[in-house]
Amino acid sequence: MSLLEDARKQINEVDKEIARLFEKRMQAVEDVAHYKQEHALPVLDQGREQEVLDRNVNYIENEKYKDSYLSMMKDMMRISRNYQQSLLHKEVVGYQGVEGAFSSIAAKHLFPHYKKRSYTSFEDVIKAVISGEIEYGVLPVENSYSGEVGEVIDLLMKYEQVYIQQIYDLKISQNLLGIKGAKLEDIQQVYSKDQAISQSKQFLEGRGYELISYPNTAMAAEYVARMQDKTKAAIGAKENAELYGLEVLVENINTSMQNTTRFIVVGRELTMEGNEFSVIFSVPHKAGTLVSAMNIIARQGFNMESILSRAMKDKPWEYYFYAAIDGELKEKKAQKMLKELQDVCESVRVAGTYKKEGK
Ligand SMILES: O=C(O)C(=O)C[C@]1(C(=O)O)C=C[C@@H](O)C=C1
Repeated sequence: MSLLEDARKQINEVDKEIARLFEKRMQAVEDVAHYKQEHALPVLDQGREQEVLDRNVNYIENEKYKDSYLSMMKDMMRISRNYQQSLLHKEVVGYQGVEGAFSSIAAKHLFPHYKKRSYTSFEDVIKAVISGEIEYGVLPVENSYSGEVGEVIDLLMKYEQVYIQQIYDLKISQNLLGIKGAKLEDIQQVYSKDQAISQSKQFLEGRGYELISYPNTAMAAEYVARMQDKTKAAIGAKENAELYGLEVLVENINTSMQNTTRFIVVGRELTMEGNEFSVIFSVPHKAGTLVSAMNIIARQGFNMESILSRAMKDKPWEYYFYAAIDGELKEKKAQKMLKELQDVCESVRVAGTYKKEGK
């Protein structure tokens, strides 16, 4: 037996033992998670982690392995924490913004039985999905009026650990909301987010209202509800009326009834089911490279639903592309296409696959 074969045989045996012990450790971790849930304790216990590291590193006899061992143990405890989070926070969905904002409405429609958690930024939502703090994140990617939400697309490029699993189109309807008992003729001041005010321009014109800008529609509704003043109204979704105990004075005051925001649901797994998939790729900064990539997609018979170019944050004047492609990712020709793309692109990643309605 060669030295290599001999060493690999030993590695196989050790790995087998490690796998068995890993499973045993994770079972104990599961018990810890349940205990912590019952006693409302946080998953992270830095003191305990330090104790584990300090004690266990002494079991390593050879000094030169100590650092590597410590980093392996740190990874092991990070995995353990993520696993505990995923057990404790099952059925929690996150969104950016305050309750009542359109992202929270989309989250409610998509996951009626899940607990909802709000985050201050899109990036925080994605990080919470990655860490297992929440199962899914609901994020806006495109609005039929204002176009793509570039920040979210950039985050899909940045964080390769999350995948789009669903898309959802939410029709944005703006309504005039007042306190109980208020009548349309009472209104003098109208509060809302700038976009909602401009979308309702036609309705507002000539009414002489004082228009007051607020960071978002939910906050405007909350303010009007708190003031209990019949002369104040907010522009927002019907869900905001319900949430803050307001009444809908006039329905659908937005000028275009076609205003729709597309949301994505991101999770930790790349599911293979869907009739559309998204690919994020970048090509070398040379003539003809984008054409070669597009030709590969076309040659395999795929239709591109849309393609966006976005600036690379760390490389001035270079771009990456986000393409939505009609078809099933699990098809052989899709896998072939991705393989061929890898040859001409600098980077290629499937951002997810999902079911697109009406196809
Ligand atoms: O002992 C605990 O409290 C655990 O949750 C287990 C564990 C570990 O995997 O060793 C994981 C997370 C904590 O931060 C500390 C230790």
